[in-house]
Formats: sequence, structure tokens, C-alpha cells
Amino acid sequence: MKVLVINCGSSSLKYQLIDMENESVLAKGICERIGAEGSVLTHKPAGKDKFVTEQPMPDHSVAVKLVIDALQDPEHGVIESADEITAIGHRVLHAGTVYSDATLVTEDVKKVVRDCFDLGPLHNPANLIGIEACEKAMPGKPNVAVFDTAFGMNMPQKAAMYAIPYEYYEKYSIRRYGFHGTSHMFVSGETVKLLGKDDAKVIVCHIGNGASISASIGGKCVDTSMGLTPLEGLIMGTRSGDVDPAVLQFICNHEHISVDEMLNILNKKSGLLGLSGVSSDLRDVVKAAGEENERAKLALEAYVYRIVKYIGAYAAAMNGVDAIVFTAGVGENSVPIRENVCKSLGYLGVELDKKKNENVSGDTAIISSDDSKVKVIVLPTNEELAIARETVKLV
Ligand SMILES: Nc1ncnc2c1ncn2[C@@H]1O[C@H](COP(=O)(O)OP(=O)(O)O)[C@@H](O)[C@H]1O
Ligand SMILES: CC(=O)OP(=O)(O)O
Ligand SMILES: [Mg+2]
Repeated sequence: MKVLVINCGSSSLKYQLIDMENESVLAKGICERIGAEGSVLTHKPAGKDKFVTEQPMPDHSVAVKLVIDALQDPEHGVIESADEITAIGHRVLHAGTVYSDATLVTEDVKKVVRDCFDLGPLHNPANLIGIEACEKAMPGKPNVAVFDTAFGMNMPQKAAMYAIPYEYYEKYSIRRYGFHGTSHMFVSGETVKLLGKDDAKVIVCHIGNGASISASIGGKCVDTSMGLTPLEGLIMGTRSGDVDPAVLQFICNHEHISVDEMLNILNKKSGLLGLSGVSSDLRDVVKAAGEENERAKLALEAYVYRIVKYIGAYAAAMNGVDAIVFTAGVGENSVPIRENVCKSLGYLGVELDKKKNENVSGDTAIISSDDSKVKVIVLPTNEELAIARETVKLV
């Protein structure tokens, strides 16, 4: 059975075609800069050279079409026809309290995803376009929605509730949901297996462009840093993470902007980009800091500091921690971020092995010293495989 997994982000589309007989990736790739100048598709068929093409992609539906064409291309394709695809699994950000377990896409599911646009303004619209483009391009094939909220949905009430009048929870289900759930579930589950300890206390730092951190015991969520929307918590590429809500009122009043405009600023112009003034991409900020750009240095210090604070809070929440795991674009690749985070964790009994940290090569690696009380691990996330597994269960 071949499953196509589609992960639509705000300006990108990541995909994998997976043969579920042996979970081998037949092809994977990414469409970047969707909706902007210079859209590009990078397609990597297994065992063949990668194929890169710059093509206009005004929206995600065009990107889906290009992906399906690339998969069937006589030269760099891996299937003869889209008929070979049994089902499509989609990462979907938010469906409130209505759906959080993986489900077959129906008209009602699409309606709920649409109703939640304001809770996931960067993701939900793209997710829905991705689903509808697949329905159109491959009529009759089952589409499965795998929700980013599945992991956080089960956190205890004391962690999920905001201390605001209870009626807003009753009326509108205003609570903390948490996101990157597919990743936190996959990575914490793999860590429990790696440690061989069923009740392992694990902190997962999913640090990519979006970033969140979770605490779990035996793979079950205790707490996670994103809230009602993916804006709460860590400092991200363009998102502020935690701010005093009174900041919104002050800036709206003084700059004469609406709350919607302010939220757009917190989502798209803040974080590493806003603080450094350089870029939302960590690599650019690290480079600028190396060239003595003071704001870039400050942005990095604040970025690391926020992660350190959350790790401390989550170790306290679980009354201990067995492993701290780094994953996603930054977590898997940035030697200095991992090193600087671990520098402040000596009090927990964390001892990083500098050499091991520098020699991580794309696979799972333990980067703490043999004597470290807490294991520090780099474990590549695989949201696409986890989504494909959920998809298979439903078709
Ligand atoms: N080699 C690297 N070193 C440091 N950071 C990296 C490296 N590769 C990617 N990143 C960071 O990872 C981020 C993207 O992470 P990713 O998990 O792909 O994010 P998302 O899924 O949210 O788009 C980039 O913005 C970049 O800052
Ligand atoms: C939830 C979220 O922030 O996702 P991403 O990192 O893909 O933007
Ligand atoms: Mg991601």
C-alpha cells in the first residue's frame, strides 16, 4: 500500500510517498516560497538524483498538482500513475475539541477545519487547500486528517486551562491545545523505547521554524508549550511566544492598529526575525551574531534562555527528567543551540559530551556524557511516517 503524506505549512508543502509494506520512502520533497516570488520544488526520488524546479506556485493547490506530476514523471517519478496511491494523509493543525484523533476527511471535517481558521491562521487555510487539491486531483481516494492537537489534547486539565473566567471554556472551548503533536508523540515514544523504561520522564524540544516543547511520562503528555494557537511558548522564527497580553492593548492603542493586525505582527514579524532584524532563519541569525551584530546576539540569547526556562519548568512539573531530546530543523542540526541550552542545565545533572554533540550526523544520537544523570538525545522527528501509519489504520 502506497500512502502519500502532505504537510502544508504557511508557505511550504512537505511531502513523502511511503510504501507501507516496509515503510520505505519512495520519494520525498518540499515546495517552498508558495505564494511568493521564486517558488521552488525540490523532489528527491529514492535512489535517483534530486530534481529541482522553479515554477510559479501562487497557492498550495498548484503545489499539490506539481507534486503529483513529479511523482509520475517519466524521468524522476517513482510511480506510473496516481492510481497506485491508496490514500493520502494530511497534517491538519486545528479542529478545536471536535476532532483530535485521526479521521477520514468528510464534508463535516472540512467544515470544522474551516471554522478553525482563526485559531490557526498560518496553517488551517493551507491544510484545507491541500485536502481539496488532493480530492480534485485524485477523486475517490480516501484522505485522512491527522491533527496536530492529538498529543496535547490529553494533557491534564490543570495544564490545559487558562485562569480566565470558566465560562469562556464552556462557551468557546478556550483552553490550551498544544501543537506539533504528531512529532511530540513520535519522538517521546521512540525515546521511551530507546531508554527501555516504560515510565520515562521525557522533555522533547521540537525546535524548527515553529517551536514547542513538551513534558511527557511514558509517552503521555503532561504539558506542552503551545496554547490555544501555535503562538504561545518558545521564541520561534517569526512568532513571539509568551507575551504579557497587555502588550497587545498598549501597542494597538499607540500605533492605532487593530487586534488582528497586532496578532499578525506577533505571528509573522516577531520571534528571531523581530528581535534580530536579520532573519527568521536561525542560520542567518547565528552568522550575523558571529559578525558581532548585537541584536542578533541578543535574539539568540533570548531564544536559548526561553528554552532553558521551559526545561526547568517541565522538570519541576514531572518532579524529574530522564531524557531531554532535541528534534526538528534547529534541534537536529544546530550544534551551538544544543550546547548553549545544556550549559544552563548542570543543576539537573546534565553533562553534555561536546564531541558527541558536534558529531551528530542525521541519525539518533546520545550526546550526553556516559556519567550524565539525564540523557541528552538528538532524535530526528518523522511526522510523515507517523501520519502515514495513522492513515493506514483508517483505510
Ligand atoms: N543546519 C542547520 N543549522 C541550524 N539551523 C538549521 C539548519 N537546518 C535548518 N535549520 C533551521 O531549521 C528551521 C526549519 O526547521 P523545520 O523543522 O524544517 O521547520 P518547519 O517545519 O516549521 O518549517 C530553519 O528555519 C532553520 O533555522
Ligand atoms: C504548529 C506549528 O507551529 O507548525 P510549524 O512548525 O510547521 O509551523
Ligand atoms: Mg515542522
